[in-house]
Amino acid sequence: MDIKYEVKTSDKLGRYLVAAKDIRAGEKILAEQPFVLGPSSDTSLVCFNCYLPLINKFFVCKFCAVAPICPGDGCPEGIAKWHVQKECDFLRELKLNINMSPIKMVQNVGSLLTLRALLQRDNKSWDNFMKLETHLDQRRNSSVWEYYQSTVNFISELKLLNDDEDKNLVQKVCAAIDVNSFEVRGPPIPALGYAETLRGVYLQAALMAHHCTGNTIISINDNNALMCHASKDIKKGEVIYYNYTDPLKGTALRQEHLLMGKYFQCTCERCLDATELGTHMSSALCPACKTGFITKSGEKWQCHHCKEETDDSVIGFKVKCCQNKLDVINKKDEKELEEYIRNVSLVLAPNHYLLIDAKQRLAGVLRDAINREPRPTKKMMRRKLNLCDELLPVLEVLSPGISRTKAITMYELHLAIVQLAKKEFDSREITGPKYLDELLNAEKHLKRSIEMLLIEPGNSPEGELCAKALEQYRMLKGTMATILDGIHEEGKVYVTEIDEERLNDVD
Ligand SMILES: C[S@@+](CC[C@H](N)C(=O)[O-])C[C@H]1O[C@@H](n2cnc3c(N)ncnc32)[C@H](O)[C@@H]1O
Repeated sequence: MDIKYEVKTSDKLGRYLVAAKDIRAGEKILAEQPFVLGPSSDTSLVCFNCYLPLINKFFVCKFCAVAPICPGDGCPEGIAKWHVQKECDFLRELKLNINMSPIKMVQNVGSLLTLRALLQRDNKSWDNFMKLETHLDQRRNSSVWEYYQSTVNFISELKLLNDDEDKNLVQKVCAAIDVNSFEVRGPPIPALGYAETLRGVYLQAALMAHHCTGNTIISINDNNALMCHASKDIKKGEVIYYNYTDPLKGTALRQEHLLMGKYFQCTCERCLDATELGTHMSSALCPACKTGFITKSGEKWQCHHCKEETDDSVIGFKVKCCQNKLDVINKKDEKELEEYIRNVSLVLAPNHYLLIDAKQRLAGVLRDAINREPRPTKKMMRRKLNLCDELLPVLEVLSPGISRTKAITMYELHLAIVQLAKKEFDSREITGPKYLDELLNAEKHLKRSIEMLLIEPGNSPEGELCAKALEQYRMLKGTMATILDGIHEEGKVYVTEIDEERLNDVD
């Protein structure tokens, strides 16, 4: 087998993966099935078999008479089923021995994943699961320990564990899940489209260390198999990193997430750089000179331009106000988002994570409006185009190489360019060659987007976008060929205005 990585250990990272050979961007590094998968601890009620939400009513598995499952015709065909024989047998025994009721199980659905993990104690991979980092000592006596006490109590009622088993085993399993699991999209809810978020533990992928820009991209298909690809070239011996956090959050928020959930302080280049690799994602505008960006150092913020210092409390308060405002505005409303961006741009740096968040949402609102309205305006298209143009350089720095968000943004950028150019051409604002020029530009973004989306599983939303992008590409080529024919027929000298090399691409 072609093993691309090896496991190493260090005092700082614990176990981690390094490249056993040179790996190219886009190359698959590993693929695996989950050791255990289930709803998160704060889940609402879901079907034990297929993870669709059970909203108004549910049936009970007719074999064990305990597990809540989909009502009516049962779980839809074609999606993975997870109420396996072993679990069904275990629950049936409980029904017979302690008269376990379905309601008890419903009340403890947040403990299902832990129960599923504990039912795997005879699995050959159990020891590897138990070797995962848990940070149990840091969790002991903390609020999270307290939080999982209800799971400990529930499991002890099931008489699943022997007296001689580690009395903290349940807490340890909860910790192993918290520290090592990946978010998994549940099956799409018919008519609503969105899905529950599940958690899955993948024993090899869990060993990847964290880095805030990472060098891999993870995708999980609807059979819940995980695939890890290199997002950029990785040289033999280099650490294979996965970004545990949201790259579009500022350093303070990413650090808080890592410290609270993964119990370590990240010391990557981005975290150590107050400008966040020059993006100024957490910077504010200097209240003194109003042009420079100020970044935090200790308890003070200093302007990179006029060197003026401002107290942390002053900037902290401003950022909090901007955050609070974003929390309450209607994020589906174009005008409210525009007003927010206008006002907050007077206080924070243009790429501050709050502005990036608002700009991404606005681009989405405009996309929906352009698709929905019979006569979308050029102003809307231009605004969407500018927003994508603004977002891309930031994404390029924060998620170098292959990135899902970048692929989607490039797809949207291409669409805005095509739609705007068509409208301008139809209203004779631009000539045929200029139109062709715009389409060639759009094609460049579309091609790059497709290259990145090709690694996505076909049945995921991103895989579906990839299929749509390929169809767009085919149509774009057709349009470009037609325009070129028109230009040739008119016998105009236009062609000479266009870069010869790019024209060759058209055929
Ligand atoms: C998902 S586990 C990774 C596997 C783990 N190293 C092991 O041996 O089981 C996450 C844990 O690895 C360690 N870790 C990962 N990335 C790190 C980093 N960049 N700096 C410090 N510790 C890190 C932390 O202990 C973290 O809680």
